Amino acid sequence: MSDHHVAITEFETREELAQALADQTADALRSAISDGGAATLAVSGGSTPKLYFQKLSLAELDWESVTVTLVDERWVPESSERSNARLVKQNLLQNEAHAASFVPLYTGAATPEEGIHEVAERVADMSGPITVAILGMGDDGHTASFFPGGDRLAYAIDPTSHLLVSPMRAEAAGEPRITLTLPVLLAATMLVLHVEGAGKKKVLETALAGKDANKMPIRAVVAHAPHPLQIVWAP
Ligand SMILES: O=C(O)[C@H](O)[C@@H](O)[C@H](O)[C@H](O)COP(=O)(O)O
Repeated sequence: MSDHHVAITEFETREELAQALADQTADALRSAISDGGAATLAVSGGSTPKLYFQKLSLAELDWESVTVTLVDERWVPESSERSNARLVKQNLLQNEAHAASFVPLYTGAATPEEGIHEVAERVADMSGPITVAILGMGDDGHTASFFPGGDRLAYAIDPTSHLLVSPMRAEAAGEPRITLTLPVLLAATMLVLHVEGAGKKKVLETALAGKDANKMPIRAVVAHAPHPLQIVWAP
């Protein structure tokens, strides 16, 4: 897989990938804290990042200066098995990382459209650009909650948008979603796409071979990333 917009690192095992990505994340958080006194980490949900979360939770750094938030969220309370906040609290905000602050994207409003202003304020209040943003990718080429056919996909992946967050409804999304927008993700100091398995590698190859971001929204991240998008993969 080669494309001048991406830099792909393939690891032998998922264990090795998780440890390397956790180490790289911890280093980036430490530098942001030493440079500006604070750091922000935005992570994706789903099944892929669990081992990475567990490894990162053990990193020794000034977690009290770190704000953790989500790249996107299903519009459900933390009591739901589908909640990304629940996944992060159970796997990342443990051990050393327990001391970090967490900014949820779910507000308790009936819909993300009703909660959007509160969420936008929460994101706006986080200090400066995101230090580290970790993306996943679905088998349909979605990332964050940029789903093909999403009702607000055009707004969410518009690189010139001033919106920080967007609601999103799409057939493949399950619940209504809330997602950081593309410009917010592209502004991250460290932006990494974390994918695993042979199937996702094929999806990635298809994504990199085409241009239509409406069909495979991960393409919008690749196309507009200010420098080659870092991708980490393990079998
Ligand atoms: O809320 C979510 O579901 C994620 O943010 C989403 O974008 C995820 O990264 C992909 O769907 C991959 O999910 P898996 O890791 O489970 O394959």
